[in-house]
Amino acid sequence: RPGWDLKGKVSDMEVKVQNYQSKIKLVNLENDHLKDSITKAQKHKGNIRVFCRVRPLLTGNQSDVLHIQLPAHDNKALTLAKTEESHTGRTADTQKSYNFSFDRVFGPRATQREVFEEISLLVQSALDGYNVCCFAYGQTGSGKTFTMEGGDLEDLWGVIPRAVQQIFKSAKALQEQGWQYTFTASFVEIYNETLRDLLYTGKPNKRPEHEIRKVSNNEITVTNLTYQKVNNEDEVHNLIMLANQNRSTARTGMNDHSSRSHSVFQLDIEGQNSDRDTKCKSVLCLVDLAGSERVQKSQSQGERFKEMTAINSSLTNLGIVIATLASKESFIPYRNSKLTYLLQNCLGGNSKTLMFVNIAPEEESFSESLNSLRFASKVNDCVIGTASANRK
Ligand SMILES: Nc1ncnc2c1ncn2[C@@H]1O[C@H](COP(=O)(O)OP(=O)(O)OP(=O)(O)O)[C@@H](O)[C@H]1O
Repeated sequence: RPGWDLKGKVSDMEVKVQNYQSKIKLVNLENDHLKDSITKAQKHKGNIRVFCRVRPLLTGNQSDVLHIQLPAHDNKALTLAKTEESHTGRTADTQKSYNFSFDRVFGPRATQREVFEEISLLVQSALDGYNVCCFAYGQTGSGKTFTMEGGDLEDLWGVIPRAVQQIFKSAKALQEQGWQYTFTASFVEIYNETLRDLLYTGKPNKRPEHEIRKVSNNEITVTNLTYQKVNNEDEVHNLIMLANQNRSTARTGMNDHSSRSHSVFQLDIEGQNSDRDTKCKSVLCLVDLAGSERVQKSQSQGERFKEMTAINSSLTNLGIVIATLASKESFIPYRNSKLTYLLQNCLGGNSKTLMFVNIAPEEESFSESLNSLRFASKVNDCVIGTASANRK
């Protein structure tokens, strides 16, 4: 029966067409996904990226934070708003708003895992030979240490333990492709423009002095510093615990436990792939900066005043170095502060840099938050070359 046969053939063909159509859909979807990943990866190249994180209120209701507005459908924007009373009483109060936008804004409910997910690609690129630097900037108590180090429970781990975990996991996976890595950790504190070895285990009165030295174009070293070879995550965690015991903290009028120093955790990574005759070398630098608040506010005197001045000056220098890099000037004033001198390989055009600007949600922190966001905006405007991997 030719009619039946024809009908059968047509419906077979229709099924085939449908199958092809759904395959095309799938391929298109995969293509889009791929394009997305490529764009994301490209965005990772070169430029300094800035993420803002708003700490939750430590007591009370989060909805009380009226002066910080985070638009529901835009995770890159943040507005600080303030009602200014009329001085004369003759005009109405005015509402002042300050709008900011960053590569990403995390609200008070963002978890440590969500935050790390956004930077894991960056951390990963350290294994590919890119120098990577991530630092946290903000006033005392705004959540820098929480962001970088976090709590003891795994859910509360901050950037440093998560980055270390990821690095060792990925290095293990890359072994299958012939890669062998060696890791060397160091942890240094800059306090009043003086370096202290946070991995020092000798007698307290025998602490050596340290100098920063530029060994080659791409290598900075600190004299007498402990450079500890590490083979796994646990060994690094033990070093971090030792560093925490060693870290100096001081009392100020604002926060009893505030850290008055910058702490720089550094993991030197060297990779070798004998199958492909390739080598790579990089540095992963994770920095918890000292509080950025201005001197007058913390009722500081004497030693405290000296500390605050040193902190302010090194943070200002950090801003100047980033701006000078962005304006492509030939002379970059790295040596103006110990912090920028130490970090110079991670801040230059050959590396990937991420800055967290941490914000406290209390209304009395309004002007410090505004200051921090303005500093971060300037950094965000800087476009510093394209990163390139240190591979041979
Ligand atoms: N996202 C967060 N979720 C819950 N608690 C947080 C968060 N961020 C910060 N905290 C808590 O807020 C307090 C202050 O945070 P943290 O110590 O990290 O501030 P800091 O900016 O490092 O201050 P300092 O300059 O003194 O080192 C801590 O008790 C911390 O556990």
